[in-house]
Amino acid sequence: MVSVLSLPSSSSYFVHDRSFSFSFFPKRCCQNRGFPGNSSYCTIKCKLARVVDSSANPATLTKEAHKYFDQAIITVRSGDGGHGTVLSMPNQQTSKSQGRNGKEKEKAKKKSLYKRDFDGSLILPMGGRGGDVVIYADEGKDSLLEFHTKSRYNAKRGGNVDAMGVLTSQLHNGFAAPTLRIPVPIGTVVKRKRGKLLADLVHPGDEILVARGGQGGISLIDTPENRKKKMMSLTSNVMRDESDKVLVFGQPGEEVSLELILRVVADVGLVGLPNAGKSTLLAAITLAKPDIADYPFTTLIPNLGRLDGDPSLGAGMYQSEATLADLPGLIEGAHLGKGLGRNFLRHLRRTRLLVHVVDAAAQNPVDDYRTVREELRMYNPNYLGRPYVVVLNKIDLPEAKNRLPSVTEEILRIGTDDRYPEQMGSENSVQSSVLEDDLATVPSLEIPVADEKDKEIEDYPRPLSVVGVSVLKGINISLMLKEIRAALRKCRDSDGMSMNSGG
Ligand SMILES: Nc1nc2c(ncn2[C@@H]2O[C@H](COP(=O)(O)OP(=O)(O)OP(=O)(O)O)[C@@H](O)[C@H]2O)c(=O)[nH]1
Repeated sequence: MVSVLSLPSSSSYFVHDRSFSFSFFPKRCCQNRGFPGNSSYCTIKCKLARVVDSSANPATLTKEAHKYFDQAIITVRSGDGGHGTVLSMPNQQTSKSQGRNGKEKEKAKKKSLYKRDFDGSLILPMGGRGGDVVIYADEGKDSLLEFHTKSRYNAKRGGNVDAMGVLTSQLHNGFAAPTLRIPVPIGTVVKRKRGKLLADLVHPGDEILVARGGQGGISLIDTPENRKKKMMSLTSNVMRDESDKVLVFGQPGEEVSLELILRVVADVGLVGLPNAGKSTLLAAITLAKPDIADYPFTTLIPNLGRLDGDPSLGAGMYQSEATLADLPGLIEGAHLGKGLGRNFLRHLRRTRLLVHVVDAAAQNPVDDYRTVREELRMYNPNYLGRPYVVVLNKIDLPEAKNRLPSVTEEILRIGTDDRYPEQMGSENSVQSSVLEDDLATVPSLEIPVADEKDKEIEDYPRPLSVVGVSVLKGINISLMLKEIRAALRKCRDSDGMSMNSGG
């Protein structure tokens, strides 16, 4: 960009930024050059330097990972096609004079057997295809942070036809460039930047072709005028006029800007106020090793852990049963962006069961529970329709233990006996709710929430169970696991039912 500034000519100016280039004509110089120099102002032209985007700074990324881990914009470019070439027919005399005895003649004859199509026309080599760009879900990835440090991905171009300008039987196509495969975490939604949804990569290995490589150029035969007629009957690829040369160049690859949005994929979402003990719970029942500390917001990005199968179901069923996600603590106003904001609330969308973790030793555990329910309702009332279990934590502390019966009773009173409206977390409802606010462009996926906004938390179903535990001291862990597994089984049973009834 070029800006024009007017400055008093008597002053001295220092330009510290090396990216500035400017021309400065003092008053006398202006007059010598025939410029209207009677003005006491001179014109400085300077190029403005591009402002460096501090968000791409790796130091900022590490410090504020929670702002960047689940959303990124990248630009990908598929490879250009390799070029074909313009070939001339070899000099027949040379090949005739090659061998004197029969064997050599035979060899020369074989060499002159060019590749031909079924109709006898010559098959000429093509430039290699440019590399495609594919984005795929990889179990080894857990965040989109790396796409903030590297946001541009280019696939390789296809190889050119490697020829010395003469047609021989040994000519090959240019090499096809490999597909550029970009791994992203499971649960990544791929969209065109400010555009339509391309894919929701929910399962390991799910992939989407986001940019197709350019086609390679074709090769042409350059024929001398006197032989043109004969050649025309031989091949359809004979060059006829200058504009055909365009076909020799490979097609350019395509460039697209994409938005990647990560939605954690988990069967169970742990929710609660900061410090309630969610990370401790995750560490107690899975092999996950989340950060645990006695201050709020230790969890900055969701931690995932896998829950082993239910041993009571026999050896066949004793395998990994469900994934749990420990989400950063919610506070009052989280749906408006307070605390770590509303970004985290969207990670609940793929869960089928919620576990409310409440610090039973806190000043008012029932109020804390209500606060979290209210935040969920304000963000997305559908969340209150999901089956849930309440875990009253820290009952190793006397203040929690003493009030356990009364708190349990109070919590069980909040809500109705209705069936869970979300069909106990059916696959379809979870899948569709994943995308609702990102995919405003896909009307069929929108969920009608207008009526839900008028409801209170009392108008939604009660918890499936309330259980008092101490995840730190290992009190009642097996009882809690039993309740979580029973709730998960109910979700699965109703998935089966809804699938059967849906045909
Ligand atoms: N006494 C007692 N302390 C516990 C128990 N469970 C967790 N804590 C303590 O509570 C504090 C907070 O635990 P975390 O697991 O980090 O809590 P969190 O809910 O994940 O917190 P955020 O990351 O802020 O959302 C830690 O000091 C834990 O040791 C428990 O059963 N009893």
